[in-house]
Amino acid sequence: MNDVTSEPLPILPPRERDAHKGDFGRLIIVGGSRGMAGAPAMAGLAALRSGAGLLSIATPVSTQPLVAGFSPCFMTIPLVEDDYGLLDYANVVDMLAAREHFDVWALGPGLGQSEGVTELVAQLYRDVPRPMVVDADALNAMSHALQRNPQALAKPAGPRVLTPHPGEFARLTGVAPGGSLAERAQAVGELCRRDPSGQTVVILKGHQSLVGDGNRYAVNGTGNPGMATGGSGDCLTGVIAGLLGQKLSAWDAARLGMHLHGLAGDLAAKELGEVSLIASDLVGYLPAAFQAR
Ligand SMILES: NC(=O)C1=CN([C@@H]2O[C@H](COP(=O)(O)OP(=O)(O)OC[C@H]3O[C@@H](n4cnc5c(N)ncnc54)[C@H](O)[C@@H]3O)[C@@H](O)[C@H]2O)[C@@H](O)CC1
Ligand SMILES: Nc1ncnc2c1ncn2[C@@H]1O[C@H](COP(=O)(O)OP(=O)(O)O)[C@@H](O)[C@H]1O
Ligand SMILES: [Mg+2]
Repeated sequence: MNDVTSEPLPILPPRERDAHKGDFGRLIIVGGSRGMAGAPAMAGLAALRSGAGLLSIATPVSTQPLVAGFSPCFMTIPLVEDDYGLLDYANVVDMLAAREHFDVWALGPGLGQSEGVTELVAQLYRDVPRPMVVDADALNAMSHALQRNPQALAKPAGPRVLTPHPGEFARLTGVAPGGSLAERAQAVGELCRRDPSGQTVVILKGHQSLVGDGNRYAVNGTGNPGMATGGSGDCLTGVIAGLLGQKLSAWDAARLGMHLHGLAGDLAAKELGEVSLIASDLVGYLPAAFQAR
């Protein structure tokens, strides 16, 4: 199977002297819940370090101040929550009203699981006409949505990049973790083809992460087991969203995002001299990973 670099990786164009932040994407991350404020924050830091122009994080009211505290660059949007700090149905209308305002959406990091989350995610997935990264609890929400409506992944209003780890992939597809590269590629292709409009790209994460779009496949050659730590996947979500904001296609943003994310992990491991690292180290090495090698 080809490496993600077999097909030339996209090069981000030089920035015009008169560039402004609107040129590099207005991103929104929908994530966070009580006890999981870090996930959307790590995704947000990774998105900004990947070049995003503007970033808002929509998160339940009780989590909003915690998320905002991670970076002065974060703008935050409060979401109505239920008694457990999880999203309420009430958010669906407001968030759908925002569907034209943001250039790129990323759903799921730390979002938690509830009826309100499933309802919100399923409608945003279907109706937002912009590129969207779907990760973590948004993938779990789509697993629940598929039980009610087997067409929940079909014909979204815009390009989708799904980023399941093997556990989330198993919930979405029933395909257990493990299997050969070819078996995993086949299962990824089948998941992509649940969307006959051909707008869905899937990254199956872990050792030998692979990306597919239903016709093409590629395996990622960067990364290391030091990245097997909470928050690494949240970072990848932010990197891909940041690249989508700079007008890369879903396929190219996925390939370049995987490559750079793993490269940052390799730089961090090398610098720290140890395989195990924490996700905040990984975020710190993203700018270095973006330097032309
Ligand atoms: N600091 C934070 O706020 C963090 C929040 N997180 C959030 O926590 C929520 C739950 O996500 P988690 O992924 O932690 O929990 P999940 O329960 O969704 O997945 C963990 C399970 O998936 C399976 N799995 C994962 N990777 C695998 C692999 N490579 N091979 C085989 N099995 C594998 C294992 O059974 C593992 O126990 C998400 O919303 C996520 O964004 C996590 O990202 C961790 C950090
Ligand atoms: N052994 C490994 N080798 C290379 N990359 C890994 C390894 N383990 C995990 N990763 C990477 O780290 C990230 C883990 O994602 P995920 O499990 O969603 O983390 P979290 O949800 O805790 O942020 C993925 O991008 C995965 O490819
Ligand atoms: Mg994850």
